[in-house]
Amino acid sequence: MNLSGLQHGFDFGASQAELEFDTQANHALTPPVTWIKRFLSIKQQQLLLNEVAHYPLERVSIEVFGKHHLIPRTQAWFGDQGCDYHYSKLHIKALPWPNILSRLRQKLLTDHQLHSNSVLVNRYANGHDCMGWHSDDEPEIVEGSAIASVTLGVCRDFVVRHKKTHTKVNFALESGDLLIMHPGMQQHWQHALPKRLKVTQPRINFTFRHIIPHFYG
Ligand SMILES: O=C(O)CCC(=O)C(=O)O
Ligand SMILES: [Fe+2]
Repeated sequence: MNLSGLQHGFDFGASQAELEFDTQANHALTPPVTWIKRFLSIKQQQLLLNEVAHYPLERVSIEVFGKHHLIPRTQAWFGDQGCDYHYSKLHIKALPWPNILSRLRQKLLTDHQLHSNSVLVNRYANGHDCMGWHSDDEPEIVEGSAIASVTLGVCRDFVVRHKKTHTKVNFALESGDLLIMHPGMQQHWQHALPKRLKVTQPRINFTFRHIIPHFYG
């Protein structure tokens, strides 16, 4: 597909509704996140969706307790040179930034001072696809950095729970929303994307991360 004619239309406007949550790292009731609804305009969402259609999304196999399982979603990893992805014994080389995705990375930096050098793209084909409870607390993630999550497609519940108090908060993320997970979030909270069996439409999520290049040599 030729995107060149569309690129000029990718004007990034200011975001609208901004919901601030408590950004204190160790607060047990409110997770340290900022939810920015409609961060991307309809046009920006469409450009990104068109580009995603060309991503080499894969359903990789991971090893859990010695058994191999296919993940219940497809994914792709993009990043700067040396910003490879390590996940359950997998070493996935960073693919070079596609055009629209690199513009989105730049918008996160310009609008919200969010530095990133890599992004995990997850595609959930329908409500049977999901992601289990976890924190994004890999050692290669730069200490004190935020993780920026951008969503496209159908609305799905993104649930967070405090590791000690088990306080749960639900975010019904919609197409175009940005959820910034601030420092402290991965240390004190977990998150998940539960199954929603009535959902028949796809959802795509991008988590922009700032990692230490060549961490594993
Ligand atoms: O799809 C989502 O909203 C969550 C993705 C996620 O947690 C991750 O990529 O680590
Ligand atoms: Fe995550």
